[in-house]
Amino acid sequence: MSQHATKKRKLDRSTEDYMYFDSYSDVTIHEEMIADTVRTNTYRMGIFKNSKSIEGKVVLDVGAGTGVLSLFCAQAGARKVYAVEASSIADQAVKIVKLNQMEDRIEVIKSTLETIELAEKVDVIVSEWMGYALLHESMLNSVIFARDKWLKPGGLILPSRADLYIAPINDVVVEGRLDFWSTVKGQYGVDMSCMTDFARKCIMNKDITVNPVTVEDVLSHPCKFAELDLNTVTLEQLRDVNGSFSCVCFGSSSIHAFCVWFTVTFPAEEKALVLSTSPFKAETHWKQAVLYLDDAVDVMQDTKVEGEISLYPSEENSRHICIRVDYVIGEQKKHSKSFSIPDQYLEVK
Ligand SMILES: C[S@@+](CC[C@H](N)C(=O)[O-])C[C@H]1O[C@@H](n2cnc3c(N)ncnc32)[C@H](O)[C@@H]1O
Repeated sequence: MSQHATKKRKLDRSTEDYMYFDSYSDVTIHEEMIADTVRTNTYRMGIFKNSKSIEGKVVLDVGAGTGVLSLFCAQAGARKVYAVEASSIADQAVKIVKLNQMEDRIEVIKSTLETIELAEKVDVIVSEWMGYALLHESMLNSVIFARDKWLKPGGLILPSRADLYIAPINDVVVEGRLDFWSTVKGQYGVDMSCMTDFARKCIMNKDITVNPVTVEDVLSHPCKFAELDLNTVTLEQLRDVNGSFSCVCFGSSSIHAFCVWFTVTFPAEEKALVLSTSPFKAETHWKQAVLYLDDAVDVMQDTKVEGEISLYPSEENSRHICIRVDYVIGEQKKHSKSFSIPDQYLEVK
C-alpha cells in the first residue's frame, strides 16, 4: 500500500456520537437553521396550527438546539416543555429561554435523549431531525426512541410523516466542466481534450453531493418512492428505506444524475402543512441530494427511467447515509451504483 493510501475504519458508537454532537456545538449550523425561513416558519406554523393539542399539555423537544421549537410550543400554550439537547449549544438554549421569560415552563436538559429520566410521560413530541436526503445523521432513531418510551398513547408527533422523492436531472454546470477541456486548445494552443474522461471520473463519482437543483434541471415529474409514518415507523425499517420509481422524461436532454429530496408533514385540522425541500419549491438549507451517474445518458421525450432506490446507514459510521440506485434508462441495460456522504474523519492514514 502506498504511503498516501487511505482506508476506512468502523467508528465505535461513542466516537460517532462525540463527532456528531460536536458538530452542533458551533454557532454556524444553528445560524444556518434559524436563518432558513422556510424551515423555521413552517415549524412555527405547524406548531401553532396544532395549538389545541398543545395548550396546557406537556411537550418533549427532541434535540432542542437553541430551543427555538420549545419556545414556539410554549408560545402555543404548552404547560411544560422538556428541551433535550446533548451538545453544548444547550447552554445557549438556557440563556434564550431566560431572555424570553419562559424558564417556568421550559426545562432545558443537557443530555442525550436516550439517557434522560423525565418525571412524566408527554402529550406531544416535537423534533427537527431531518438530515441531507432525509436520513443522514440517523436522528430519527432518537425520535422513535422518545416516542416508544415517553409519548402517551395517542400522543402527537410533529411533524408526523415524511416522504422521499427522486427525479432524473440534467446538470449544466457539470456539462460545462466536462466540455471545458475541449476548449483549452482554442485558448492556449494545447490540446487537453483527453482530460474529459478524467474529469468525468472525478466529478461523477460515488459521493452524495448536496447541491441546489433548479426547476429547469429536473427532467421528469417527481416520483415518490417511500413514506414514513412517524407514529408507527420502527428502527428496523430505518435500516433500509427503499422503494421503486418510474419516471417519464419531458424532452430531449442528457441525464447526469438523480436528485433525491424529501417533505415532512404537520397534521392540521383543515389542511396539513408541508415542509418541502423540492427543487420546485423555495430553497432550504437541505438543498437536494445529487447522485451522479458514471456517464451522461441522452434521453428524448417519453424515455422511461425506472429502478429501485435504497437508503441505509453506512457501515463505517451509522449516522452517515448511503444510497444505492439500480436503474434502467430507456433501452439501456440495468445499472447499479452506490453512493455515500464523503467524510474526511472516516479516513485513517
Ligand atoms: C437539526 S438540529 C435542530 C435544532 C433545533 N431543534 C432547531 O430546530 O433549530 C438537531 C439537534 O438535535 C440534537 N440532538 C440530536 N440527537 C440528539 C439526542 N439523541 N439527544 C439529544 N440531542 C440530540 C443535536 O445536537 C442538534 O442540536
